Amino acid sequence: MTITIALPSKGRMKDDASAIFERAGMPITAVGNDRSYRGRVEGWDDVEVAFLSASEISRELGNGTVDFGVTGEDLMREGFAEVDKRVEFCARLGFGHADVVVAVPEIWLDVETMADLGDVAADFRARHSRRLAIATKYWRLTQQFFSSQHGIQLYRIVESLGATEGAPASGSADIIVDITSTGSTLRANHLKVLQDGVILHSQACLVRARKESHAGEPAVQAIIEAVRAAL
Ligand SMILES: Nc1ncnc2c1ncn2[C@@H]1O[C@H](COP(=O)(O)OP(=O)(O)OP(=O)(O)O)[C@@H](O)[C@H]1O
Ligand SMILES: O=P(O)(O)OC[C@H]1O[C@H](OP(=O)(O)OP(=O)(O)O)[C@H](O)[C@@H]1O
Repeated sequence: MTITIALPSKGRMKDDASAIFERAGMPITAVGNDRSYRGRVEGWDDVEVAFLSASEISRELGNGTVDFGVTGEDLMREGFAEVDKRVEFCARLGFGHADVVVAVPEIWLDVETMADLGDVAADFRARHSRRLAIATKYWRLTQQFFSSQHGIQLYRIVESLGATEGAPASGSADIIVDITSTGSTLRANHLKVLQDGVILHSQACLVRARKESHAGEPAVQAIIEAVRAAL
């Protein structure tokens, strides 16, 4: 059986992902030239590498069109409901750290927790004749966190495709849900994270698509063990 591993072709995770495989004794080489989107692993003839973007990798893992992939936990959990039934998170790789957080304007002095925000959301319509608007590209994580975990139902999601942190200042939303790593983008936009507003601590993971064909396949276990040993 040929096993396909999807690795980041660009972006912030690319170099760290290939370094982990190198340390795992699975050096990756591009097939053809450097810009090729296919690779192989020296000494592992049954393994093929597909170079894709981190968001494509999460989609292919969830659909089972690749066997393994390196991508952010946030992208997997946002992309698929009941993601743990579709995939196994085999290892946290120690890079690509980012928190998915709820952030509100710093000048909302009396809003420090999700309970405070729930009170604001409940009063919002009476005060402003509309629902509290949340800018985010993390629809699923936002709905789970607000509605299921915190029982907050009165809000509206405004889809953001970039520069989410600018939405409150520009007036297109009241608050945001986005990722933060150093916190500098939030600070620059005068936003603060709520005390209990961290939805997910994300990092890059080795993820396996759950497939029947993996049962009893020694190479599948060997890949997981090699990567874990490299951490
Ligand atoms: N400071 C950061 N900003 C954005 N993403 C980060 C940051 N730190 C870590 N990450 C993680 O990197 C991943 C996204 O990586 P990247 O932006 O390279 O992928 P992508 O979404 O596929 O790219 P593109 O949007 O260009 O198609 C997510 O899992 C995210 O959590
Ligand atoms: O907490 P910080 O260190 O400031 O990082 C957080 C910011 O970094 C990302 O933007 P970036 O423009 O890097 O990437 P993107 O194109 O994936 O949004 C992310 O969308 C945040 O805006």
